[in-house]
Amino acid sequence: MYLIELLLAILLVIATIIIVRVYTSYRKVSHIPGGWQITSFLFRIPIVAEYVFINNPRRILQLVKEKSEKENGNVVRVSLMGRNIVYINDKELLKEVIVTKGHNFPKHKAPYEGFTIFGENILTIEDSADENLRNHHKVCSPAFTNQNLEYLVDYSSKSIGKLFDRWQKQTKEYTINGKTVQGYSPADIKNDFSDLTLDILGQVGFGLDFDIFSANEHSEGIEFRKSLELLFTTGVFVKLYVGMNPLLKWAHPLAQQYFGIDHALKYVSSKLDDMISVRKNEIEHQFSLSGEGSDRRDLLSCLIEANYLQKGLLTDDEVKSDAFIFSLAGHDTTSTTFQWCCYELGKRLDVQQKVREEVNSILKGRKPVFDDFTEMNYLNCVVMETLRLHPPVPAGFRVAKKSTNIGKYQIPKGTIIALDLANTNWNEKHWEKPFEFIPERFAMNFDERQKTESDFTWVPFSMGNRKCIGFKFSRYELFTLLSNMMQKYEIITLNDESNPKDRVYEVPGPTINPGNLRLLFKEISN
Ligand code: HEM
Repeated sequence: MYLIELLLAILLVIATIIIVRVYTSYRKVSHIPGGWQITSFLFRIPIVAEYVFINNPRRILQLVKEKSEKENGNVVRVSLMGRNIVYINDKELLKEVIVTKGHNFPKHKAPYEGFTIFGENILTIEDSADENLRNHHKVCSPAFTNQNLEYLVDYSSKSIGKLFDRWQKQTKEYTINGKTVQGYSPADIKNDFSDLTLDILGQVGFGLDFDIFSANEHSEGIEFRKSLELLFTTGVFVKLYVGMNPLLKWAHPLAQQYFGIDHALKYVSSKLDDMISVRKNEIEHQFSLSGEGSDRRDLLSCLIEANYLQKGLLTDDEVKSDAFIFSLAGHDTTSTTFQWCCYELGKRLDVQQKVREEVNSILKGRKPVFDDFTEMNYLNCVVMETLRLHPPVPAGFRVAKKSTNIGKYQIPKGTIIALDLANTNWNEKHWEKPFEFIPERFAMNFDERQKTESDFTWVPFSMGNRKCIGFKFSRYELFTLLSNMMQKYEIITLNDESNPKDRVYEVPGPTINPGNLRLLFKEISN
């Protein structure tokens, strides 16, 4: 009996401490409109909730409408267990957090820590003024020169050609609006596009053939790719939920073993070590012979070469971690965007026809090349509108290093700031009819569009000195994939969205994918 009373007393003390902690934390930000934890499923579990920041932007939008609309709707607070996140979706406030008062808002460690599988890297360094971040940028930036983008454009055309070959073998007859057409409807478009961007990543990222479109099931490329995929998905989540959770940390090695992450980690790590060492030797040899670098144009070789030229600013481990981040950040985002783009074009055949006419008038049947990018005005408007309406990365996270005013609100030290990229892209103050797909809202002129890309209203790649380093890479990749697609297939979205059961929906996750998407790729007869 005495024991039960003692236990109850202990529980009461713990509950009181938690309540006091939560209340004290909430009091500091109660002047900011908002509400309690609103995200779904796992996120309601208190221990887990603290470490989860992958939010559903539609839920945030709902909260903005409910709680913050009369206050202008620029800022909304979400209070977790003892922590507060303030979401901002307005261009002026974003500028304050990212630029003018950026020194007070380093990246918030927790949500990025899952990406430190191979150690700290360009994405995860917190302080933007950190000398080390500058070193990462100096070494990584040369991987995104025009020469490399030319290589990307050429290879992306080859890669989508391989996907088309695969589809062609499975071409069938379909009946659309009473007419019989030849085409292909993938069972899971996510898989097909993921194969496509991974194939491009293998070659352009690592100079490796991942053998995705060949029948060789047991090649080295396949093993490397499968291990990478495991690390991208399960590996990141296990690190985030188990490895970083103070209560579950002890189980991290077990979880890694259980999911095969330790094996994948060792494999990718030793493969990257080998590649780095071989290429370093190659580059040193080449320089000693000719004073010039190697002909390899993949991102990894470019990183190694830039690091060699800059006298080893980064360690081999840092180069390895950056290469891993490029592959992680650069493949799912682009594949997701391409899915959304096809979805929108498949619903709007008039828009699609306009893109096709532009592509045909510029390319006249040939493959796209690097220089075509700036000529393809309408195609680029379509890509920009896709990224505005369906930003694959909905938010970035910062933390207030000290108490700072943002707009009219005082943000206490320790508050997490979410750069609400999705809701900035959907902000009615920035965009008319923000939830409609209207590519014409972007200027048909390259320079004018560039102005929009830098005015903080269109932010799918974030902004400032932590803006996505791969933004040009993905834009050139998407331009190449789409112009090839327009020459070969007409896209038809098969979902009947008047039927709620057949609607395409957003699947929240590290990137926001379309769920239940059914597309038909109808062959264009010449
Ligand atoms: C449609 C495609 C893409 C989108 C929408 C996208 C979006 C973003 C966003 C929003 C950020 C900022 C994240 C934050 O602050 O938390 C970011 C950062 C980053 N992205 Fe991308 N990305 C894309 C493609 C790529 C590609 C192709 C690469 C590399 C090949 C890449 C590499 C990176 C890296 C290294 C960072 C960290 C930069 C830093 O913190 O300084 N991304 N990306």
